[in-house]
Amino acid sequence: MPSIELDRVSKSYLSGQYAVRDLDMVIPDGAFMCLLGPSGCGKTTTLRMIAGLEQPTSGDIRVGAKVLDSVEQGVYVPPEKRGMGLVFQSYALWPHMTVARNIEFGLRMRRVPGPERDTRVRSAMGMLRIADYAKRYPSQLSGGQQQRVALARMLAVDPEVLLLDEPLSNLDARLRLEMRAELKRIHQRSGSTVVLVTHDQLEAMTMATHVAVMNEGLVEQLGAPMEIYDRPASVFVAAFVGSPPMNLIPLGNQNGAGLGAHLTGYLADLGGRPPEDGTAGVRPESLRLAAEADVPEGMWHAPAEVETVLPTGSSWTVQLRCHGTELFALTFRAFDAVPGSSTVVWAPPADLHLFGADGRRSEDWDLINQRPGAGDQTVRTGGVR
Ligand SMILES: Nc1ncnc2c1ncn2[C@@H]1O[C@H](COP(=O)(O)OP(=O)(O)OP(=O)(O)O)[C@@H](O)[C@H]1O
Repeated sequence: MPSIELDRVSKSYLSGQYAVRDLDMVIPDGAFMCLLGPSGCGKTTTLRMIAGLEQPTSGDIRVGAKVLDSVEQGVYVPPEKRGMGLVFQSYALWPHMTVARNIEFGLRMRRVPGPERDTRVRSAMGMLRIADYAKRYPSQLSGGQQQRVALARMLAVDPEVLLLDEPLSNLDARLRLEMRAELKRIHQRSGSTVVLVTHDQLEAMTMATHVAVMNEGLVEQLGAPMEIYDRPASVFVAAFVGSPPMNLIPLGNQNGAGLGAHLTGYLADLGGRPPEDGTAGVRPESLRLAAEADVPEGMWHAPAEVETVLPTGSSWTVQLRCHGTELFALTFRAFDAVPGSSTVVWAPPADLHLFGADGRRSEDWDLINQRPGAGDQTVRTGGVR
């Protein structure tokens, strides 16, 4: 199937409220696109418009040259003629049909012959690990099991485009992890296009080939997961993607002569013009802790006090106070400093992100960071330091 294109798509309601505003998006054939964002940002509305369950109030939706929706041209193709499979949070299984019959239903509707139906139902149940429940009715299943039946029902039909709205939300942590891997495998094997709605950034980072981060009906950034992680386009994206979240520090004198002023001085020494009323960001895993004498030359560094250490078994999150500001550092080596002890926190300049007063990423600072020499200072150690 050619790529799905959304061209200045908006959806507003009578109240005047916009669920989605001027959305431009290309979902290439075979992509795994995650629509990621907080509750109410317009993800589900976008998915429902692609499915044909909602009509845009302006803009066009196309698949290649074929127009699915166009307010101007008066075109609207109904959901059943779009060749897309849908799974929503509310799975809408037929209550009077067994699991196997529910999965088979779509195949019957498409007049798939009996023997092939059986093979496809068995294969889908195997993939989603629900073969043991084949003869049960939906009311005899847990929410997570019902969710897997809904996924199996859709996969059995083998649509060219899968539209998934929080399809893993009812699963426990282990099953969710397994299903993420399974969905990723299914996508890689089938080559179909997947559009998945989630508010879980880990879900987006682990499965997607493309992520669209949405905020209040607008797309803040669209890119590959690592691009979004490494170069967040705005303070919103920086704060939303990553766990623990990026440390964000108001620059200049916004907080008196605190950490912001300290960072501004350092950036100015490097030849950067820190954006006025801007924000600096540094990921917890980019913050290193050391004795002052051990900090390599040229690094940003400042004295800090350890407040709390939160070990998880494989990593240590360290809460620090630095020039009056709270920072979080993440380390993968045992860290057992006692609360109240002094340390020095440091980071290579290439690991600092700068955003202007408008919240957008500062391209000027990125250019300075890309100058020969600036990048050499980065010591990327895969998280271990
Ligand atoms: N029928 C409607 N009438 C008025 N406003 C609506 C309607 N449907 C959705 N909205 C509003 O549009 C905005 C976007 O809703 P949408 O369901 O797309 O968000 P979402 O990002 O999917 O949220 P969630 O993750 O909570 O499902 C919300 O502010 C919502 O209140």
